[in-house]
Amino acid sequence: MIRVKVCGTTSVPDAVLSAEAGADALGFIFAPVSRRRVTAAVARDAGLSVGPSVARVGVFMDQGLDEVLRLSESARMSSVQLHGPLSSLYVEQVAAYYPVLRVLRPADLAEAAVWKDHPAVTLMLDAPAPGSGHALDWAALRPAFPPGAWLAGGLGPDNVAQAMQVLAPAGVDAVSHLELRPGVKNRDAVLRFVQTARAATAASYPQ
Ligand SMILES: O=C(O)c1ccccc1NCC(=O)[C@H](O)[C@H](O)COP(=O)(O)O
Repeated sequence: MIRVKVCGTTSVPDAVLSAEAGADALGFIFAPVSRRRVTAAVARDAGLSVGPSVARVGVFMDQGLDEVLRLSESARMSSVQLHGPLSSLYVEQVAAYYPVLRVLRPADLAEAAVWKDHPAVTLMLDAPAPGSGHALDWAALRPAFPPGAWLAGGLGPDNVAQAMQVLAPAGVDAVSHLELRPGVKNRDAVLRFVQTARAATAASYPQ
């Protein structure tokens, strides 16, 4: 079954909204460049306000190993999402502590082979500018889309079913098209995103 992640969670009410909508994972962005950046304290409170069945994903970009591990620990994250050009050693070191969503841009797809059989690393394909709301060219990506990878980049309630039909990702992730403004969720969009992804699972994937 498809895994659905709602990213850019910045408050307890938005965490509860996404969990009640049926999201499998909530993203908490610690990258300094983000307009949705949260502190460890806010992420911890929001993450702990939902049940343990909902994954709490700490999102990082170009940050040092110590910072990633320290923030993930103090915010009680259950997994870590890594953006940016990173060495394999760095990703391995994080994966020794947390399940990792390693984010690749289409131009970086050669790195996918490195993580093919790694038990703690799952790939996610995303647009070159994370959190920008820009969609990838799914048809162009199809021949090289790694089996078992997740998809992000410009997804929302109105296009997630089509993206799933083209690429059959193992998970989908979104933020921009689920917001009223950066860091504040649009209730209707979150509900429709999760429901549409669930319904599209039945249509796009072999049972
Ligand atoms: O969303 C951000 O502001 C952000 C900034 C820096 C690194 C990662 C960021 N977001 C990570 C995500 O997981 C987003 O959901 C993903 O990039 C898709 O974003 P969107 O295209 O806006 O749906």
